[in-house]
Amino acid sequence: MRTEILRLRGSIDNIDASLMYLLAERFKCTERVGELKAQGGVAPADPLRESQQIERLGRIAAEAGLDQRFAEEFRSFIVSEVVRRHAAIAAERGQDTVLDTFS
Ligand SMILES: C=C(O[C@@H]1C=C(C(=O)O)C=C[C@H]1O)C(=O)O
Repeated sequence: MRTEILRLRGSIDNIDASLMYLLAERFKCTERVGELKAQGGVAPADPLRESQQIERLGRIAAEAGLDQRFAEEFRSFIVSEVVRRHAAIAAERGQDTVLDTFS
């Protein structure tokens, strides 16, 4: 039992590290999207894009055997932080007037 748990923990640690690297890469991309949106006067959140993501990730979660409610909460947690950052970038640049969403 002990040996198997220790072996599994080794894999869990590798998976956690991968998640951190993936999230860091994702935030690098979204940070740049935030700068481009602020430059263009585009709204921080994009509800149409998000509804497409919800649909797509819900399908992928079901296929992968991942709880769909959990998948959506996880997506929403990350995207909320992205949208908060986009609003902060726009505010830092004095870009308070929003023209439209990107989609
Ligand atoms: C990154 C964007 O901005 C927001 C964040 C999203 C995300 O983290 O995937 C998706 C849509 C937007 O609400 C974008 O518009 O692409």
